Formats: sequence, structure tokens, C-alpha cells
Amino acid sequence: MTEKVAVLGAGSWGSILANLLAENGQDVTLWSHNAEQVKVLNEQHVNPRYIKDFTYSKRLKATDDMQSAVDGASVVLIVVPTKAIREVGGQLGQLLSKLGQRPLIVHATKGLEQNTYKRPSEMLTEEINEANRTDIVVLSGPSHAEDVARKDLTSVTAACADFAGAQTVQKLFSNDYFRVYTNDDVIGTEFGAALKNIIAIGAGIINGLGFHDNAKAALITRGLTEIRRLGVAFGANPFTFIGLSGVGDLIVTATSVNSRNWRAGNQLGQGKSLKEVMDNMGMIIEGVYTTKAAYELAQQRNVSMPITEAIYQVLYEDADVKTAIHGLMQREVTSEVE
Ligand SMILES: NC(=O)C1=CN([C@@H]2O[C@H](COP(=O)(O)OP(=O)(O)OC[C@H]3O[C@@H](n4cnc5c(N)ncnc54)[C@H](OP(=O)(O)O)[C@@H]3O)[C@@H](O)[C@H]2O)C=CC1
Ligand SMILES: O=C(CO)COP(=O)(O)O
Repeated sequence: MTEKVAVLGAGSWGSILANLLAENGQDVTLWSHNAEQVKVLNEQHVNPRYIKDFTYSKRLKATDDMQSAVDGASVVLIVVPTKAIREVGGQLGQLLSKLGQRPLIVHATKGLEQNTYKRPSEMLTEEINEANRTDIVVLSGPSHAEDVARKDLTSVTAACADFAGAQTVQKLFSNDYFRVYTNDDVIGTEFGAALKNIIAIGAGIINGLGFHDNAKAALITRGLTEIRRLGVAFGANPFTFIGLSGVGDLIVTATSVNSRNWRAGNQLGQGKSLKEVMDNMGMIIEGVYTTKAAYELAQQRNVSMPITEAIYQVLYEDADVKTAIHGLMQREVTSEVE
């Protein structure tokens, strides 16, 4: 059955997920707040600022009018950076209330809100009335937009407390190159998604400093331990962290030159300033913001996250990268298994 889907956010990931759904035969409208980008998408089927050398499906329509995208949609997919979730979610909530609609809400955003430390699904719960949504589903996992664009084989997770919601998303997105698993652990899925970006920055720093595979493997493994620690403190299922939205996403982000977080860390390791790195990226580097949120949250909850703390010192306290990484090796020795 063809579903009417609205995709809100036309950056790298939103535009490629919208394209995938259009290719799957869904009736998709992609909303962007940028009228010029919409014109180019509709007339030339390209989105060069975000995905280079790629032609989008002619089935995909774009608009800068959120109401026309959302009107009649049974599914709304939100793919904007964490810092824009409240604004876009709030606009959506008002529209759905005005239109009297109750769609399935899906999001693919990876981060935690500054100061409140809320997960994207918590923000959406607050911004969209219960009467105007069925379930909220999180779509997450190892999935670089560039790889999905070229139809590399990709597997991800659809997480929802209600199995039916996760299953709807599974059916909607799955095809012969994009395989969706279900999970009922929304908390673990969102913590894994947000926190892996911190470790990816660390892995980039390690590379930029000239360290090799041993250091990378150790950072990823111990990084996963502290991601799990914080997630479990908030009620996550520990097994989620050995799944696609946990270690899967950590591997793809902490080992790939396609990762914006890894590239940011790599440049920091090579001696560039954070400002220089952020000015040049042109796309969201979620890990920079998540590091601050996770560091503060870990302090508040008394959860040990030494790698996050070291990255925080580099990003926010102007610590020397080399000293911060060596500091991790000089801590008191301890047991691996908790
Ligand atoms: N890229 C990827 O491979 C993947 C990304 N993600 C996650 O998806 C989320 C989005 O990332 P991604 O698409 O890569 O980011 P990009 O930086 O590529 O694009 C962000 C998009 O959001 C738009 N946007 C930003 N603020 C607002 C706002 N207030 N209102 C409306 N639109 C806004 C931007 O518009 P403008 O052009 O005007 O700035 C842009 O179109 C992130 O949380 C990321 O971690 C998840 C999996 C894979
Ligand atoms: O989340 C991602 C892949 O799963 C994208 O990571 P980056 O934002 O680091 O590019």
C-alpha cells in the first residue's frame, strides 16, 4: 500500500531517506525551509550542498511549505539536527492540531538537547500533542547517507515501545539494500545514536595524532563501555548497545572518512582549532554538542565517562589534544569487566 509520507529536513540524511522512500513506491514530499534548495530539487533533482554527484528520484517532490507536505500524511519523518528538533517539532505539532491529523512520527536525529539532556523522542513528545500522533519511532543505525545513496547494503533499527509502530517503519523502509530490524528499546537506541558521535570524534583525534589500529580498537571498545554505562543508568537495555544502533553505528562512525564527527576529530588531532573545523564542515557535527550534554549528564549522575571527559576538555576547555589522549592512558589501572 502506498503511504503519504512527509519528510522534514532536506540535508544529507533527510534527502536520502526521502529518496529511498520514493524509490520504495511511497508518495513522498520533502520539506525544506530553504526555497532555493526546493527549486533545485524539483527542477534538477539534485542537492549538491549535501550529497554531491547524485540525482534524486523524479518521484520525489520538494516544498518549502510544511503544511502542504504534512496535509494528509500518514507518516511524518523528521530528520533535522538535534538543535532544530524543538522548533520543527513545534511547528509540526501546531499544524497537525490545526489539520486534525494523527500520523505516525518517525525521527532519525542523533543527539541530546543542550541543558535539558532530553532525547529527540522526548522533545517530540512534548512538542506534539498525544491526540496528534500515534507512535514515535526512532530510526537509527550504521548508515552514512552517501553509502545509502549508492545503494551500499545497509541495516538499521526501528525502535518503538509499541511493536506495531516499529513494524510499520520496518515495512516502509526495507528493500533489497536497506534492511530494517525492530527493537522496543527507545532509550538505548537514542543513547547509542547520540553518544557514538563523541567516540567518533575521539577516533578521528587518534588518527590525526598519528596513532594506529590498536589505539582505535581500544578507544571504540572502551567508548562502547561508557556509552552503555550512561544508557543503562537511564533505563536502557544493555543488549541494545551490542546491536546496530550501538556498536554497529559506533563502528561506522568511528572508522569512516565519511563521518563528519570522525573528520572533525581528525582535523583537531592535526592541530586545527574547533572553530576552523566547524566553519569548514558545512554540515552538522552533532558530537560537538552531544559531548557537552553527555559530559554534564554524566557528572550529574555520577557515571564514569573518561573518554567523553577528555573530548570535553579538548572541545570546551582548550586542552591540548595530545595531552588529553595521553591522560587517558595514565589513569589508575582498573578491571575491564564491571
Ligand atoms: N548524514 C548522515 O549520514 C546521517 C545523519 N544522521 C542524523 O540526522 C540528523 C540530520 O543530519 P544531516 O541530514 O546529516 O544534517 P545536514 O547538516 O546534512 O542537514 C541538516 C538539514 O537540516 C536543516 N535544518 C537545520 N536547522 C533547521 C531548522 N531550524 N528548521 C528547518 N530545517 C533545519 C538544514 O537546513 P539548512 O540547509 O538551511 O542549514 C539541512 O537541510 C543529525 O542528527 C544526524 O546525526 C543520522 C544518520 C545518518
Ligand atoms: O550517524 C551517522 C552514520 O550512521 C552519520 O555520522 P556523521 O554525522 O558523523 O557523519
